[in-house]
Amino acid sequence: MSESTDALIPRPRRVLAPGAVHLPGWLTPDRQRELVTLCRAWASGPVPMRAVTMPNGGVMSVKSVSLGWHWLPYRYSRTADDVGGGAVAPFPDVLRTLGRDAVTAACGPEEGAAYEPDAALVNYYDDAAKMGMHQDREERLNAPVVSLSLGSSCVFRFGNTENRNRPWQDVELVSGDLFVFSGPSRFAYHGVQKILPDTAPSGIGFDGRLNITLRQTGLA
Ligand SMILES: O=C(O)CCC(=O)C(=O)O
Ligand SMILES: [Fe+2]
Repeated sequence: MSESTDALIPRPRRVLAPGAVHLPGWLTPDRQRELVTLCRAWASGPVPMRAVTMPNGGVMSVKSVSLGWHWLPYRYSRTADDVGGGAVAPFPDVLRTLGRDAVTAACGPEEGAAYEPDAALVNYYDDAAKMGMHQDREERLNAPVVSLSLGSSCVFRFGNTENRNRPWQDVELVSGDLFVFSGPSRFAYHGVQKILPDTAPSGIGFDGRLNITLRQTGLA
């Protein structure tokens, strides 16, 4: 969204369902660029970005890299078992602080202070990539999931907690937006329907969309 459109049509904070909070423009442009630079470094190793192969043989269109704990369907590992088996990079302090700030903004200071994210997923979407409806449910706790968007906008589908079907709500997630799944919405189904090409803010420094998802696994 261009800056002028942004100014004309304010996007207020929205609670889509109890515990599902969308905070548009939560990251400043400087913070967005800083995170893009960090994502580039995280994507360069020790574990390379890869498209996950699902148990049915399908290959995801999104490319991803994990920090802290490596996610593969449907479990976490300290080693990148489906990409060479190397050790996963440690969970970065910068994301721990960011996660707490995000949960504080969405849920309040008590939940923010208690948040101990230990797994991050950096997802890269080219203009054709999507993510099917799913739950984030490999975690043993119901601590919030924090989701940050960078680059091109997308149509994000926020569903219900029962199944991948309706009712759902389609929301545009724009560069800098924060979305938090917490409380009764922690295990809601969700997905990315499509990327909206050529919508990234100027100067963001890459094509496509990046999503950073933070989770607290409850694993030791
Ligand atoms: O890209 C997004 O906004 C969602 C990513 C997601 O749901 C996931 O990685 O589990
Ligand atoms: Fe997810």
